[in-house]
Amino acid sequence: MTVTVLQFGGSNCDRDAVRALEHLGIDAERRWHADGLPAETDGIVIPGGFSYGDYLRAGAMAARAPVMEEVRAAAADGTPVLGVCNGAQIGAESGLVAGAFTTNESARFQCEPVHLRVERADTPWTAAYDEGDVIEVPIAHGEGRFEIDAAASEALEADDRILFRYCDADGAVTDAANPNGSTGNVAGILGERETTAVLMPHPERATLPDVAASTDGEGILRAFA
Ligand SMILES: NC(=O)CC[C@H](N)C(=O)O
Repeated sequence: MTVTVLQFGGSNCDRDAVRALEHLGIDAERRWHADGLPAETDGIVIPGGFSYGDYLRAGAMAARAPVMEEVRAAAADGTPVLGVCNGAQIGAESGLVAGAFTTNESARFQCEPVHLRVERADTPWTAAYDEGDVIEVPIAHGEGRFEIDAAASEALEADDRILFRYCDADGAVTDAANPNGSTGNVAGILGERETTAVLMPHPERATLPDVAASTDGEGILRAFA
């Protein structure tokens, strides 16, 4: 099992993702986007960062890299694909998932631990948790506010594609617990297949016990085990 961690100009969480995966006993290697996907890969991480300086919109330029065509095809074939933070933005911009991520309500970059409520526990990304569990994982973004039009939002809810919502420490999904003004407090969603997911919080920053305040994120990365 080898996971490919894509690297674009301005990615900066690719090494962290590799280290967190390796800590869990999962082989992972960084791959420059222009080299395309390896002939065989057991999973793909689109990591966080500031690809192309967040110009135009965060993720908009990386989403147009030719490798994303390969990622879409792999996702359609059921290869596990996880977009984290800038990777979530690239995922939305490239059509891997519905909706968009835009400027935080605060108009500021926010770097802080948040609580997430696990909305579904029957996906590869959440099999380590129970539905309703509250986990602590950090966010670090300026453009993390999830936006979606009403019809697509209804479809997302009806199809049960919401993985995580921002909540308080007791699991209450409230405006006060919404760090960036995301529609429906949405922090993470599934794509067309349950093997595709994106989320704004950083599970790779909540995995290594030596450097992380919480290791609650490791369950998400265990999807690749
Ligand atoms: N940590 C990240 O991936 C940052 C995401 C993005 N560049 C933003 O600020 O919204």
